[in-house]
Amino acid sequence: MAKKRRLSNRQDKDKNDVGSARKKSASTSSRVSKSPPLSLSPPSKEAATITTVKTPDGSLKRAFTPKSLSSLPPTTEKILTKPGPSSQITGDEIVMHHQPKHELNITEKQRLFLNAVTGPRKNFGTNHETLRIPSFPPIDITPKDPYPMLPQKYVPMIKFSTRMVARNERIVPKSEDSGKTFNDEENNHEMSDLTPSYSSVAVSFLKLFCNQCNTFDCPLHSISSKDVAVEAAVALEYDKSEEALTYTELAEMETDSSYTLPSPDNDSFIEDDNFSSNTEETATSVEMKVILARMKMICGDDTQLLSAITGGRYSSTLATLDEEQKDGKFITPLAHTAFKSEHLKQDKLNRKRRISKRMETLVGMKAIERSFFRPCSHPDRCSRAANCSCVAGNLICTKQCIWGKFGDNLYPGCKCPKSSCTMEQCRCFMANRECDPDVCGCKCCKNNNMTSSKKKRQLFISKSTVANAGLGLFTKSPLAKGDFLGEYIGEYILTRPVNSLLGNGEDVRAQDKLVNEGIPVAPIDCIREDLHYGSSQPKESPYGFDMTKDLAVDAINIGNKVRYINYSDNPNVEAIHYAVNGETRLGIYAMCKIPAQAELFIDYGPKYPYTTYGISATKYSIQNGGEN
Ligand SMILES: C[S@@+](CC[C@H](N)C(=O)[O-])C[C@H]1O[C@@H](n2cnc3c(N)ncnc32)[C@H](O)[C@@H]1O
Repeated sequence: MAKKRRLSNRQDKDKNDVGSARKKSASTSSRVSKSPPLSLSPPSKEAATITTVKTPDGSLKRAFTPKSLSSLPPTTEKILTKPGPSSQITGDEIVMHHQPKHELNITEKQRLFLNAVTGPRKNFGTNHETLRIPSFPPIDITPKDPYPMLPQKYVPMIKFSTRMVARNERIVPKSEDSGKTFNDEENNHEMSDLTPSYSSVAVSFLKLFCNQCNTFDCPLHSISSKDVAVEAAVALEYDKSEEALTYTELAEMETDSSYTLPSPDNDSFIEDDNFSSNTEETATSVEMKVILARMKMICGDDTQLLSAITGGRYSSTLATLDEEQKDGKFITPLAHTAFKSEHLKQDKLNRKRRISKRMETLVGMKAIERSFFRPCSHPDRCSRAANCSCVAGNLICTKQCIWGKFGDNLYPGCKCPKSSCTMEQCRCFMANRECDPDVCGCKCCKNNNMTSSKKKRQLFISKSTVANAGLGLFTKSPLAKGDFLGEYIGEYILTRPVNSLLGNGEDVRAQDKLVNEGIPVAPIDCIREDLHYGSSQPKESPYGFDMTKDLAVDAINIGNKVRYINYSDNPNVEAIHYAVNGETRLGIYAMCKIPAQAELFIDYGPKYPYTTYGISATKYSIQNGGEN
């Protein structure tokens, strides 16, 4: 009986051991995973050792540590890692029990990030982690090209893109002697040989984005002149340009009559030493100078170490600090508030003066004297030497130019008080430029007829009061002098060879250049070159106006009500060219008080001998003509 009781006691004890181990296992597992353990019985004592681990709440718990993987129960997923020194297999998971000393082996930030990515149940950073490791086939990620070829499934799309170019018949195969052309239908099966790489497609995609209209495939500006690499280089420079002027600062500029007028045609425009961009950084913030001073104190005279820490930058600041230390000045944040050195201030002032003087020359230029504007794109600061197309074309850079507000040739905008942008003191108004809220600091501006959506004048079309003149345009309400009536819109026509648009002497169209480089470009030639460019005898339109030296607008096919304004040598409205965001646009304005229901007349210009009604495309030339 006693023997039986002893036996049952031992059985009870064994049962309790197993039961408590199961309980512990279940409680630990339920904390980290809801999936039930697959093994119904714990591994034998030979296959595993039981260790004590500390849980986050500080209590001690026991866990199995298997001696060999082969003795473990089968799992549903392939386990690729070896279990840690204290771990437990629960079905398809390994529950890792970290030793207390590894409890905080990742930062709180990392833990939050991992929890956000994997879900909070994973509980990263505590002493329990659940590793769920699916088995993936090995992936070859060795880069063969910085931009690998597109997967095969995209190839048809690229073929389509190259055929689009082929329709224009302007593409030349890279290899002349290959005898292949994109037009050859027979060679289509060999197209994949000519499939452009991902990088070239990406470049053409970016090139097609018009940064003036902020649209793809813009019909007016053709391809973007921005270069991706240049943009990246300039973005780096932005970070360094602590001394760069803000638009508001530029708007506050004062003119200095002692300064000689710079011009792109003389050397004074080319960067002088004072303004050359310095690749070395100068610390301007107090905090940075204090950090550098401390670094100097730590590194002493070890310039190599200092250079390694700062990456070779700030050497001029460090040299200045050196001088300060020699003078026995104690470097404190307070001392550094007075550190704004005179030469930095002088640099900024000189730059302001220089831009101000350039403004005087350029803002006064008539729209018709300007060239076709394309935002400039070059890695160095705007100058003739840097091949800036704006400087070369005698234009002022805009916010779309690659140097943006850090440009040295930037239009600074105005800073007029409330509602005074339609008066003489507004530099934008005087220069026939519409104010741009991104650039100007003016308040309640009214100098934005073409860009604002404010209510336009009510105009109507009716039979002209002039005999045989067809239809004419009339006003419903009385008009005051200077009232804006509408914009003259139509198709844009290039009035002289387009290579002039590049502004840097290149004799190839930018779009052709891309095509010659083998970069696919969609046909976006919507500018009506056929009307002028290339034809010995320029065609003419009675609905045309010159916009710039290179560009005309023609409303013969497309336009608005304004196209119905008839001619008179005693006009009551006029067309004024306005620079709007770098582009030239044409606005129609009242020249005097005009009563309601009156017909509107404009002077077409001296080149328009007037006879009888009968529109013919060759009868009237475009105002002022092109080069031809
Ligand atoms: C810009 S359109 C003006 C709208 C035009 N009346 C219509 O009905 O479409 C210019 C053309 O109008 C006609 N036109 C304009 N002013 C005229 C005038 N004072 N006398 C006769 N014809 C005129 C000419 O035929 C000219 O080519």
